[in-house]
Amino acid sequence: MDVSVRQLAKTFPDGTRVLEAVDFSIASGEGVVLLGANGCGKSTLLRCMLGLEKITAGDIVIDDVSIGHARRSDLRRLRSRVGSVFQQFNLVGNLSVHQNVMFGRLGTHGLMGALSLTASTETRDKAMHCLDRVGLAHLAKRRTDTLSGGQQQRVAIARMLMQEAGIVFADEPVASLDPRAGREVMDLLFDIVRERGLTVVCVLHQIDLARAYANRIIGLKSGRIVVDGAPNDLTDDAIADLYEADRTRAEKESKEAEDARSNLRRSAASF
Ligand SMILES: Nc1ncnc2c1ncn2[C@@H]1O[C@H](COP(=O)(O)OP(=O)(O)OP(=O)(O)O)[C@@H](O)[C@H]1O
Repeated sequence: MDVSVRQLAKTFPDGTRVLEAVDFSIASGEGVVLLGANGCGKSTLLRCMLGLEKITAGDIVIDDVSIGHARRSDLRRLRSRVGSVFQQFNLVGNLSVHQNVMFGRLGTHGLMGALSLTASTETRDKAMHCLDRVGLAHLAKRRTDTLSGGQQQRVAIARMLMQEAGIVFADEPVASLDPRAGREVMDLLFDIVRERGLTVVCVLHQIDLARAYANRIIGLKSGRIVVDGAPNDLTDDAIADLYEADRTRAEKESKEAEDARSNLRRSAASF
């Protein structure tokens, strides 16, 4: 599945401008890592792609479906093929591992088709195969919240497999894992992505992981793309610059804070 982000802008209702003139295309099967300092807009960009945030201007087109203008039915169909892997796993802790994987069918088979009691034998078997692929078939009956963080992220990957996603959006998938478990999850995720030819957009904070797994790194700074290229073509300085403080923004924030303090002092004095 391919993605085209066209002159995307996002301003929140409180006036916070997060993304401006963001423009790039991702070819089917590409593995893109989004890098950038805290607050630069990575998650907002991902949430716009997932249709979870309203776009202020521009558009995002995934497999010919415009996120900004599509009919609900087209958006629903698209969503059923978009997998997501989040830092906090987004699993139902008090259900079994197998049940959580079955939820990968929600988008295409509805609730009844995704519940263990009503699902077909074929669906139940398929969920077991997905669990086997991530090495967790032996834990199928376990309550999900009794698993380690690394194991829970494997369950989320099995759910994405069950969903037969064509594209995966991953938001800091290894942020809450130790370095070894993080590497194992990244290996598994990218092995699956490559063997199935999936497109992936993954937000990371670890530059070494970005260099190791991405075909392409896109760097955001203050809501704009400032770096875009293959890991080997990007210098360490170019990447380090992503994390340099944005002086214009820092100065603006410091002025806003000073104005707020002055207003507070004036109000206090008038009492
Ligand atoms: N609902 C909202 N309303 C107003 N501002 C928001 C909202 N959600 C996010 N923001 C702001 O948008 C900016 C970008 O946030 P975002 O979460 O996209 O950054 P990020 O690059 O993913 O950061 P991090 O690496 O810390 O996760 C931040 O300044 C944040 O405070």
